[in-house]
Amino acid sequence: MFRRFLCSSLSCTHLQPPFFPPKPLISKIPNQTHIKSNIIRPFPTTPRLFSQMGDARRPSSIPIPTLEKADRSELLRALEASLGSAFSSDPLWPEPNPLIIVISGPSGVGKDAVIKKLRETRESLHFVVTATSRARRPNEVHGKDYFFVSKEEFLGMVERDELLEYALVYGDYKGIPKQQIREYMAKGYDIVLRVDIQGAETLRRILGNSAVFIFLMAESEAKLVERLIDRKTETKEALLVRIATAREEVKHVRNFDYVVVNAEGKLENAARLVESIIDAEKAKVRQRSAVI
Ligand SMILES: Nc1ncnc2c1ncn2[C@@H]1O[C@H](COP(=O)(O)OP(=O)(O)OP(=O)(O)O)[C@@H](O)[C@H]1O
Repeated sequence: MFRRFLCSSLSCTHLQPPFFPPKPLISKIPNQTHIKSNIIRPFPTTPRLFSQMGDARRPSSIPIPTLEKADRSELLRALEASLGSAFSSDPLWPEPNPLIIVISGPSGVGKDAVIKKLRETRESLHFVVTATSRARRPNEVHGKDYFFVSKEEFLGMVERDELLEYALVYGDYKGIPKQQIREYMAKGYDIVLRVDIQGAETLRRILGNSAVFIFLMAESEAKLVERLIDRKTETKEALLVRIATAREEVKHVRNFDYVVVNAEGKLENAARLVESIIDAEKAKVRQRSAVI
């Protein structure tokens, strides 16, 4: 990257910096005088660089000392003079954009479980608390797991356009408050949205490729059903609906960017893979850029 940086700021078509000479030149460099002449020659053809420097820093006036004898700052000054500009301490690459990560998958696959693990390991994530009109389960906390609101309150939020997306899921409303996302993105947090497949499809239409979509999957249908049974939160009718829906939902995986298998007893691996996806997204040259 350093090499590319120098090239772009110094117009490589004219300049051969001493530390990156083309191969055939290496054998022809007998001493520093020769190196200097190689560097200096092109500068009169690059007036933009000269205009940034006083006359005192013209390349011809500062010879580059030998590496063995010179102290570091002296060497730096001479190199800067020879190259025609000061070495900048500014970051070579900007901070990555805050990311919106959509985590979805069939009911019972482990979305909440994976998110709980991520919460423990990753401070830079904000997990958006969804508003829902569903009744609170015994172990759930208002404002942490969901904002539990009445149907009337929920519809009021819809009317005021306060939700990024909402849906009727198994007879209950669920929706994502916009303000929370804006607030935390402004503070530099990455945003995690936990939605069902229907919600993910809507978000894909709204956000397109500006967000990253992760599909969480069990290793088999049998394991998924076992997990739902063991959770003991559903009636047998609700269980049937969830399983039938899950069969359909798996077909939607191709609308996602990544698939993560949350295998039995391997919750940590699944959470780690989600983290790796986030890391890779952060290192992308072409960053996603979401505006809510
Ligand atoms: N890798 C795993 N191995 C074993 N059990 C798991 C694993 N992941 C999750 N579970 C368990 O499976 C059950 C379902 O998980 P969870 O509630 O997180 O699913 P969910 O996708 O959030 O479901 P829903 O969409 O219905 O809310 C929970 O009891 C959870 O503890």
